[in-house]
Amino acid sequence: DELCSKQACSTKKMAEIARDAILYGGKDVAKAQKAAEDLLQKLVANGCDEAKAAPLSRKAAASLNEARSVIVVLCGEGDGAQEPNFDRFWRYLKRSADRVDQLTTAVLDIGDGALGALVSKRFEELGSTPITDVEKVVAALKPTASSTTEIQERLCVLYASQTGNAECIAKDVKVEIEARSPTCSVVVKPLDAWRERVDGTELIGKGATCIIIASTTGNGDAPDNGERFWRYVRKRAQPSDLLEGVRYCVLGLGDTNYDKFCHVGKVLDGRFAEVGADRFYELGCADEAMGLEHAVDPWLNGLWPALCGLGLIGDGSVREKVDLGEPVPVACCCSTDHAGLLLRGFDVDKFLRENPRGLDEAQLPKVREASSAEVTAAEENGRAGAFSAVRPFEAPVVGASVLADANGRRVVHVELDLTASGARYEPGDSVGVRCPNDHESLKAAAAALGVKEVSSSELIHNADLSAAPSRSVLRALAGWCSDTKERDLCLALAARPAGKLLYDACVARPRLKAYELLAALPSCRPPSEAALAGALPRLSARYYSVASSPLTPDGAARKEIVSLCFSVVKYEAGAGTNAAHSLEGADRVYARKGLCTTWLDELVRPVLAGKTITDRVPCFLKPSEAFALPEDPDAPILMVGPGTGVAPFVGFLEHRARKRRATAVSAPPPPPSALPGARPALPGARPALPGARPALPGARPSLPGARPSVQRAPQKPKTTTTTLYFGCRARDVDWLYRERMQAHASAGLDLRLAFSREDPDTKVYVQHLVKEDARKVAQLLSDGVGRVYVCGDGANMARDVHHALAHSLVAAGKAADKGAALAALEVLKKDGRLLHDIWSPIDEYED
Ligand SMILES: Cc1cc2nc3c(=O)[nH]c(=O)nc-3n(C[C@H](O)[C@H](O)[C@H](O)COP(=O)(O)O)c2cc1C
Repeated sequence: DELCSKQACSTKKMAEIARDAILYGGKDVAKAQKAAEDLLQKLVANGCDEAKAAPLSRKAAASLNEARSVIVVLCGEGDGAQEPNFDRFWRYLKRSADRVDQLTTAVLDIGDGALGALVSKRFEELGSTPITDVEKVVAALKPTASSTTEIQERLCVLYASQTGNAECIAKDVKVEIEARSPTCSVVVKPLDAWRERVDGTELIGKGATCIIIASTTGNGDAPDNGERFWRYVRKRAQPSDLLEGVRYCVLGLGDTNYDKFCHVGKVLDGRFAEVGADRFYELGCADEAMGLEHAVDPWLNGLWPALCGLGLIGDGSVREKVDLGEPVPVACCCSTDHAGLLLRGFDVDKFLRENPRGLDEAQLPKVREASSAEVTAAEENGRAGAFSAVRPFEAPVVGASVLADANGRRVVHVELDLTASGARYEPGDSVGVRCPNDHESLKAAAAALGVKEVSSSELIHNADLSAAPSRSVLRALAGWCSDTKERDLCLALAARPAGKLLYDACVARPRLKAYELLAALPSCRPPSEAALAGALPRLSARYYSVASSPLTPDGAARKEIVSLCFSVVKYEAGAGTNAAHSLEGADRVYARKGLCTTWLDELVRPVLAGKTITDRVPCFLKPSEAFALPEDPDAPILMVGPGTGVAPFVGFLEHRARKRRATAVSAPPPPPSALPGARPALPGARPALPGARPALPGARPSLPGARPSVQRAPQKPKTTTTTLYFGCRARDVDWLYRERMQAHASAGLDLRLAFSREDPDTKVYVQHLVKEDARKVAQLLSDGVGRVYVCGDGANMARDVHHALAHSLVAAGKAADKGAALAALEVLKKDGRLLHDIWSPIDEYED
C-alpha cells in the first residue's frame, strides 16, 4: 500500500522504501507475495532489517535509479501486459531511459518464466548487474559491519616476513592460541592478504583482532609479502578512520646492526593507531643481533593475558607456570648422520611429572593442508618484469667462474640471462634466487612419508625442510608420531618455558634442520606431502647483489645478462654449549652448509668445466631505488665493500665505465707507469697503487706473468672521482675480481686494498684505510654531491666503517666532535648520500 499509493508520498520517501526492497507482482500476486515474504524473513535473519517487501508499482520503478539492490519476485503468465500488479511497473521500466548502473538485481520468476525474462533483459539494458544466486543477493543486501552493532570476533595473525622468522612466529602464535582455546579459529596469512575476506569482511576489517608480526628488510623496507599493505596503510590520503573497529598489536623483528631497527614494526604500530585502530597490547621489538627469542618470548608471555583480557582465549595458566627446575641430564640428541634422536639420559617420565601439562595433547595442531594461496604474489614491479618470488623466472646460466677457492672459502661468479623475463635491471639491484630443497632433505621427507620420492612441488620448492623446527613444526611432528616417546620428545622440545634448555641443546645450537629431526623420528609419518609442506615454514628466496652492468661494453645498448657472486657457505654449529647445563655431548660440532649457495655451486660446476647446462635458476629481480648510482658517471662516489660486499660495486664500476664510453666523456688514460699491483718502495709504506705487495724481504715471488714491481707511481691518474675500498685476507687468496679492479684502477679508479692476513703483525681492514684517508673522505662527505656506499657484513664492518667516516669528519675539521660527526652522517643518510646494503653475518649461515 505504501508503495502504490498516495501522491503525498515523496519520491525520496519512495526511494527509501524501494532501496533494498523485494518487489513482487504478477497475475498470482498472492503467491509472489508469499515468496517475497519468505525471502524477506531470510534477509532479516541475515541481519538485513532495512529491507522491505512491497508490490511492484510505477513509483517503485521510478526510484530504482536511487536503489542499491532489488529483488523482483514474479508469478505470472505470458507477457503480463494486462496484469495490474505488474503492468504499471513494466510500462515505466520499458520507457525509462534512466540508467541503473549502480543497481544489483535478482529476478525470481516462480510462474512460467516469461515475465522474469522480460524484466531481467530490461534491467540489464539499463545497466544493472544481475545476480542469479539469491544467496549472493542476500549477501549483497546484508548490511556492512559498520551499520550493525553486532560485530563478529575474528582473530588474525598477519606476518610480513622475508626470510621466514616472522612467519614461523606467526604460525606458533596460531598453534598456541588454538591450544589455549580449542574452539578458537585463527587465520594466519601474509600481511598482503589483508583484503581477503572471512565471513564477508576483510582480515584487517571492522571487528577483527589482528596480531601483526613484521620484520624489516633492505634499508628499513617491508618484506615482499607485506609490501603492498605497507604502501597502502601509509598513504597520506587515507582517512583517519580507515582501520576503525580493528584491534591490533605489533611485534617487530629487526636487527640493531641496521640503521632502521624494526622500522616496519614501529611504523605499523604508530600508523594503525593514527588511522583509528585500537592497540590492545604494546609494541614488541625483537633484535636478531641479541637473539630474537630474548624479546619474542616475553612479548608472547604478555600477549596471552592480553588476548585473555579481551575474552578471546582461555588463560592457559597451568602450562605457563611450569618450570624446568633442575637441569635435565640429556645426551645431546641430534646427529647429522641420522643415527637417531637418542634420548639417552633424558627422563621423559620425570619431565612429565615436573611439567604436568608441558606435553599437553591439546597442543597438537590440526593438520593444515598447504595452501599456495597463503603466499601472496609480491606486487609486480615494472622493472622486475612479470616475475616475483612466487612466480620466479627460470634463468639460463650463461657463464660462471671461481673467484676464490682457498682456505675453506670458495667464491663463485655466475651469469644469468634475464632477457626473456622482461626484467630490466640496474646496478644496485638484487636478484632473489628460489632454490629447491636439497636431495638429502627430500630423501628424508620421502622416507618419512613412506614414498619412493617426493612429488609435490609445494614440498620440493615452497616448504623449508632445512629450517630449524619451530614450535609449530615440533607440534605437527608430535601429532604424527605413533611412538609415544618420540611424540613426547617433540612436545617437550616445543614446551615453553619448560623445554627451552632442551631446545637450545638439541635444536638451536646444533642448528638442527627439520628434516634431520624427521629422519630421527622413525615413527613419525606425516599423512601427506601437502600436510608436511603445510606444517613447515616457507622456503624463502635468497638475495644476491647484481655484480654487472646491463649496458653492452660500448655502452650503446642493453643486454640483460646479470652477474652474481656468492661465497659457498660452510660453517660449524653446536660448539660452545655451557657445560654447566650438564648436557652430555653438547660440545659436539656439526658441519653445516648453506642451502642456496651449495645448490648454486653444484648447479654451475659443469659450466665451470666449459659445458652447457640445461638446468635453470629460478629467480626474480628485486629493484633497489635507493642503492643506485648517480646519473652522472663522473659524480664523485666512494664505495666500501670488503669480501662479497664488493659485488654491487663491480656492477657500479662496469656501468660507469660503459656509460662513459657511450657518452664519450671517458677519463684521460692513466700514465703508463701507474700499474695496479705495483710494490711500494718501502716496507710498511702505503702501496703507491692498488694491490701492491710490500717489498718485504722474503716476499712471495710474483705469479708467472705478473708485471714487474715498480716504485711509487710518479703521478696519479687525474680522475679519482671514484674510490673503492676493498678488503680480503690476502691478495693471492681471495682478492675477488682482481683483474677487473686493476683494469678500473688503470682507468682512474682510486682502489684502496686492505689485506687482513698478509702481515702477521698487522691486520688491515677497510675501516683503517678510510681513517687513513680522512681528508679525502671528509671532502667527499661534505662536498654536497658525493655519495658513499657501504656493502657487506653489517655486524662489524659496517659499524666500524661508520665510525671511521665520523672520525674522518672530525680529523679533517668538518665536525667539532664525534657526536656532531655522527649527526652529520645521519643527515647524509636522509639525503640519500650515505647508503648501506648490509647483511648480518647470520645470513652467512642461512643461505
Ligand atoms: C638484507 C637484510 C636487511 C635487513 N634490514 C634491516 C633493517 O633495515 N632494519 C632492521 O631492524 N632489521 C633488518 N634486518 C634484520 C631482519 O629484520 C631480521 O633478520 C629478521 O629476523 C628477519 O625476519 P624474517 O625472517 O621474518 O624476514 C635485515 C635483514 C636482512 C637479511
